[in-house]
Amino acid sequence: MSLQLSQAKIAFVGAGSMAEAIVRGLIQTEVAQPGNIYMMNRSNQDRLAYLRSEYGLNASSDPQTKENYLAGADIVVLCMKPKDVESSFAELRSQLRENQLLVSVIAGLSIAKTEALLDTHMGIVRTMPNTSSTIGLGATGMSFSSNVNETYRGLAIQMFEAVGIVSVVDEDKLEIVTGVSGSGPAYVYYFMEAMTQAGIDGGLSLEDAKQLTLQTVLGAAHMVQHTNEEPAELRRKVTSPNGATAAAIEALDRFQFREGIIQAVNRSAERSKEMGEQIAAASTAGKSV
Ligand SMILES: NC(=O)C1=CN([C@@H]2O[C@H](COP(=O)(O)OP(=O)(O)OC[C@H]3O[C@@H](n4cnc5c(N)ncnc54)[C@H](OP(=O)(O)O)[C@@H]3O)[C@@H](O)[C@H]2O)C=CC1
Ligand SMILES: O=C(O)[C@@H]1CCC=N1
Repeated sequence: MSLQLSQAKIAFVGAGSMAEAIVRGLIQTEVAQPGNIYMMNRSNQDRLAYLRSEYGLNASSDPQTKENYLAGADIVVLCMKPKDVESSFAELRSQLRENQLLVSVIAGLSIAKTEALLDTHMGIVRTMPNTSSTIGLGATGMSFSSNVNETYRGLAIQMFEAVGIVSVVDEDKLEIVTGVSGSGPAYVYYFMEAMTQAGIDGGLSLEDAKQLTLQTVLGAAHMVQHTNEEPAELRRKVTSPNGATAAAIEALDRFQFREGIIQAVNRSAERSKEMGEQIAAASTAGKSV
């Protein structure tokens, strides 16, 4: 019988925000058992203690324990920052097996560079998730190396579908996925910060400004999801001719809101590519990113 996700041992190299977002989602949806999850970091003991007590999973930064975690894993998930790739890959290189599945969430690092840096031919799934995976509302872009078999392909999709939606895309589209949905939550939070601030500046209490902003964003997202209408059409329905919203949209246009968002998405995509290229260059030259 082929491996089931509920039975798979999943080792996370890196125990920061993104690793926790995925793990929390997997545990809350009961797609994975805490006892089958192994989290590793470099040194932060408080973080490991928190993860153990919050989720009941295995967590360590001890070199021998980490080696044991990796040896027993079916799936290894790379969750370190680009700047730490070089040092962590140096340790990992001799500890991975060709029959394990490698999943990477590292922005910008291509499958070919991951293979070259780790000197491996194991199946690699390159992903770009986002932090909303924490509550099962993540949006993940995913690409596979040609040697990922059907079982592992299914497991990787199942793993990220447990924490949200998955779009399988050609690998050269993962940078723009980073711009749209990887970094995307930050644009929405920034928008919410500004809207709340304007409410407070206009005399609302902090609590009212926060609640009204949150419900507005939630309601608008649900409207797009449930009405099947395009955002442009929904916007038109809010915008009475010569009314308050029309005046607000004119102000946004004066500040090039639309162009600003498009620039932001494209800069995130470009920066992601740059980071991937810097990892490869730094690893070749032996210096950190
Ligand atoms: N945050 C996000 O929204 C998203 C992030 N990503 C990608 O996820 C990756 C991780 O980002 P994020 O979770 O935000 O980063 P964090 O800084 O929150 O976490 C990084 C983790 O890596 C650990 N680490 C560093 N070096 C090693 C090592 N040699 N061996 C084992 N663990 C190590 C750190 O341990 P210690 O604390 O002990 O140093 C820490 O636990 C990045 O590559 C990023 O591109 C992708 C999509 C979205
Ligand atoms: O900021 C970053 O580089 C990562 C990738 C997408 C979200 N966070």
